[in-house]
Amino acid sequence: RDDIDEVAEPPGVPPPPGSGRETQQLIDVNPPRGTRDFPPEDMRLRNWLFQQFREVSRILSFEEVDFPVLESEALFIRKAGEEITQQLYNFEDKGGRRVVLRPEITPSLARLVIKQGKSVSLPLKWFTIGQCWRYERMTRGRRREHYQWNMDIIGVSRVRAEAELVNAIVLLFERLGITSSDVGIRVSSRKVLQAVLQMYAIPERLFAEVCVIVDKLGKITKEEVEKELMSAGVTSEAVKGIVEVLSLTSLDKLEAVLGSDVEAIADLKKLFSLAEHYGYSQWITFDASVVRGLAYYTGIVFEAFDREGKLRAICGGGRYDQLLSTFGSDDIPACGFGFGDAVIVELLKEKGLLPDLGRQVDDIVFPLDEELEGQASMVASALRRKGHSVDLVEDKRLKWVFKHAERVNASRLILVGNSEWQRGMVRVKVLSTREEYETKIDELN
Ligand SMILES: Nc1ccc(Br)nc1
Repeated sequence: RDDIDEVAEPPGVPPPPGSGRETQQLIDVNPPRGTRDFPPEDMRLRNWLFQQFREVSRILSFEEVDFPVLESEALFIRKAGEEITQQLYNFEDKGGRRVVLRPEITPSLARLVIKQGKSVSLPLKWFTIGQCWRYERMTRGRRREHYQWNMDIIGVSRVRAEAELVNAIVLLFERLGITSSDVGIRVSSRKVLQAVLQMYAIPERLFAEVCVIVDKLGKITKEEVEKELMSAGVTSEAVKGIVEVLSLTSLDKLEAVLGSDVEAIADLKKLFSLAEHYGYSQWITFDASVVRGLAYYTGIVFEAFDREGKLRAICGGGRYDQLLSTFGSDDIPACGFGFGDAVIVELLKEKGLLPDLGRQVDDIVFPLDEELEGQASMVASALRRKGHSVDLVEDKRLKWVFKHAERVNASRLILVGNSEWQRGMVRVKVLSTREEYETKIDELN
């Protein structure tokens, strides 16, 4: 059929004998292990998702910031045994510097806040969308990169900041068509665990490590968690106390165990009260087992989960009031969340909520005769100056052009023909209405 133009051999097919390229070894066309290409259809979905992230950030009046994917390794050296620091994509550069492909965004954000110092007035509300990396043995075949939307509020110690972050997350879900029947947000505070450790006189220096271990509940067996706690120096009595408290999902029961003067309870009560005012109470639920796996959280922590329990956490975050001071800065309160680009897409697929994102072109310009290609270029260029997306098509049969117009969902087909051109005209086909008319070239809008 002559309406199908010549196609190169599809990738992966060796060049035919006698082609003079037999010796050319086909390169591996796959991207590095654990990484993804984004061909046009996937890129349209990614751009759509990131546009939703940006729109919610704008609506919450956050400012966009950005950082290098490459960071000093020192920014991520922590001693709490987190998975994230055990899977650093780290190396030595040609200058002998220890660097990493960043595994998360928050430390870079903290670095920039400190660097900006007095030149910025608090509070700051910053967001970014950036690629994060981990070097995981491919045994589990998991990805080594993903994109994360991060929103952080710097300089607000009151729980209002966490309430604002949850507002953003709920807005995002609502924009995507996800309801509180599909997804919930588990909320707790690390001050719960802190209070329990104090009850059993467990040294404060074990706090971060204990949080990282406890976060494994649900991923490894309870026995393994208890074993790790004991080897970290937590007494068996304290382990029992931790497990008992972390199984609570009622604030009243928590109060009965910890007493009412615990800061965690006041914070959580405040958050649930604010939730009523924001109108998103149906999305959040207290669950003492939520601790999150990052060492630097110090207060309220939260994570969104699919209520069918099929997927990993959709997003998560919390308060990290000590992170900036561990980098040598004054104490500056902070909280934020990270929202990955992968689990949310799995959820949208599950719920049949993936948008139908076809191509969209305004005009296809096509010269009916070969010697009119210059004129066709003039028409295309004039339309592009007016902001039209124009696909200039040449050396194709008209039948192919009509099929192509359908494929790219073009609004109009502009045909440049000899007889019309002689009269200073072009022919326009409006593809949605089949309306057809001639128009003066300089009146083409
Ligand atoms: N932190 C992190 C980085 C990369 C991926 Br994939 N998952 C988590």
